[in-house]
Amino acid sequence: MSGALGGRTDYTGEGILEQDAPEAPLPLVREWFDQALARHEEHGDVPEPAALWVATVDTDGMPDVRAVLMRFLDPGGPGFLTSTDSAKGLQLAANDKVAATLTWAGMFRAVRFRGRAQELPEELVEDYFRSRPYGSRISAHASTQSAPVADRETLERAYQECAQRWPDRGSPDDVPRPETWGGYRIVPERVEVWAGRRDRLHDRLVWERAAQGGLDDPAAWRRSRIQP
Ligand SMILES: Cc1cc2nc3c(=O)[nH]c(=O)nc-3n(C[C@H](O)[C@H](O)[C@H](O)COP(=O)(O)O)c2cc1C
Repeated sequence: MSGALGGRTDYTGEGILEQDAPEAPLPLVREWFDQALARHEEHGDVPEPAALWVATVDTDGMPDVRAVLMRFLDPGGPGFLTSTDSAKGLQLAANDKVAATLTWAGMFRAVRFRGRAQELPEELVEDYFRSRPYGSRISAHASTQSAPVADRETLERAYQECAQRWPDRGSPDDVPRPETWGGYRIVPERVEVWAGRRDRLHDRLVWERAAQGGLDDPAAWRRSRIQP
């Protein structure tokens, strides 16, 4: 095989030097996320800046990965919402080890997290569910995420039945939250930032957990550089 799929782009990002990097990862990850959002709004070349690719393993140790939307990023770690009886939910129930990445290829930047998943408390999940559009709340009832379904028609019929059962009255209380609709926080043990630079001589800084504490707590993290 010769050449590279999609051609060869020299990554000309700004990079990241130790003197500019925080002692704990959160300020930099937040700054990059905010810049990705701004870039998406201004130039449109960073689609879905909140797309968080989450990797889990099944009971055979087989990895699995999918995109979700990062719904928050705070000192406890990033979090997302999903069905707790989906494939990922069942995998996390059996093994809470998780890895995730935010990758903004258009900016030559990526952040990687490795750690454990923690199910979100019900009050928080309830608030998120109520904030969803009516149609999304109905779909959460009509679909058992990751389970087989005969065809599209069956799915749409299930949607219509649920919509009849819980009609749209324009209120967040119209549709109750299915018990299996929940979410997870990723509590990181390790965070890496990657900045693509010229000649593939990229920057990679890693924070490894040294003690209990939030992603913004310098005492909780030991920072180092790894080779590109
Ligand atoms: C950009 C993007 C965002 C997504 N956001 C979510 C999400 O927030 N929650 C979710 O459950 N699935 C989301 N999905 C669908 C998942 O990728 C996946 O199909 C679904 O969660 C089922 O995964 P599983 O079978 O591994 O559990 C998203 C997909 C894409 C492409």
